[in-house]
Amino acid sequence: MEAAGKLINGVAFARQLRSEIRQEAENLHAVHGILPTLAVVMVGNDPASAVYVRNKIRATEQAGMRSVSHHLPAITSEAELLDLIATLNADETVHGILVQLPLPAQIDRDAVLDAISPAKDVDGFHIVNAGLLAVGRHDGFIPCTPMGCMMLLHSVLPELAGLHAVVVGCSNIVGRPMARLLQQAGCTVTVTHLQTRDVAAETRRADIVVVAAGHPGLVRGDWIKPGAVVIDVGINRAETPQGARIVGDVAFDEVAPHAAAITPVPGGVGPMTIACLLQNTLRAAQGLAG
Ligand SMILES: Nc1nc(=O)c2c([nH]1)NC[C@@H]1CN(c3ccc(C(=O)N[C@@H](CCC(=O)O)C(=O)O)cc3)C=[N+]21
Repeated sequence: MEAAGKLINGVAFARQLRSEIRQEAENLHAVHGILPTLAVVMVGNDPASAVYVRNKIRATEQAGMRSVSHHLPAITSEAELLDLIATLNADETVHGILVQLPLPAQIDRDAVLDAISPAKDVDGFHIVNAGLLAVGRHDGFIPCTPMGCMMLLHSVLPELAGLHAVVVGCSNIVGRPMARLLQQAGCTVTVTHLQTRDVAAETRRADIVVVAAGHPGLVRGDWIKPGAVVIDVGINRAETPQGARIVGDVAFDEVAPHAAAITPVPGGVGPMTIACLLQNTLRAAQGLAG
């Protein structure tokens, strides 16, 4: 079956969004003298994190914004990291702060995320921003990956109200905020998790399936109702005879023939995550512009 027409092109969508953000960023700089600035903090030497951090810094600069990066050694204590965050919170030239996850074991992730000023929390992970989203308020920061998924969904389904959405995975970073956004768009939402008895029975009923489980190839062809829209958030490294590749949580070749539309990995949700980070950084800087 022809897959090209149903492929949701996250690269093209993100490119367009980034060019709009760049115009707004340049305008903010020209009119208000504010150069939107993102501080990226990385602790330790996880090679995958290093690649993501480099990509975020490059995207920030391409969008006409400034980035400052802080790379701390793997042995950094929680107190030292909290000190850096306090400095960045107080720095008026810094509008957004991102602490790359995962953090080393000696550091309590939630303590660090909750130390970031909510007004600079461009990841949307602070408990205040999570709470604002949970109660349906629109004045907080929304996590970048779920925000990007919603944009891709709207591009193929202009009206989401009344549809049944199933979110596979309930992390604080993707699954939970994704479910809130879908519900607020009028979907009836089911969230599956490790204790769900029959995940496939849930996804088979769905008009929209969003998969953020961190399990390569989890979703098979017979898990999907014909005509459903499938969003694959998974980013997994797989060793193949051709070398290392990035694969999603969806068995793409099996699922694509049934789906009305589907995101590829790579080239789907990932590029949107970065574009939405830039959007949140711009918003943080605009907040200061009054
Ligand atoms: N505080 C924090 N915020 C994050 O947003 C965050 C984080 N920590 N830790 C790690 C994850 C991972 N993440 C990705 C973003 C973009 C791509 C991306 O653009 N992927 C491309 C290329 C993938 C490749 O080829 O390497 C794609 O899917 O097409 C992937 C992964 C953000 N994360």
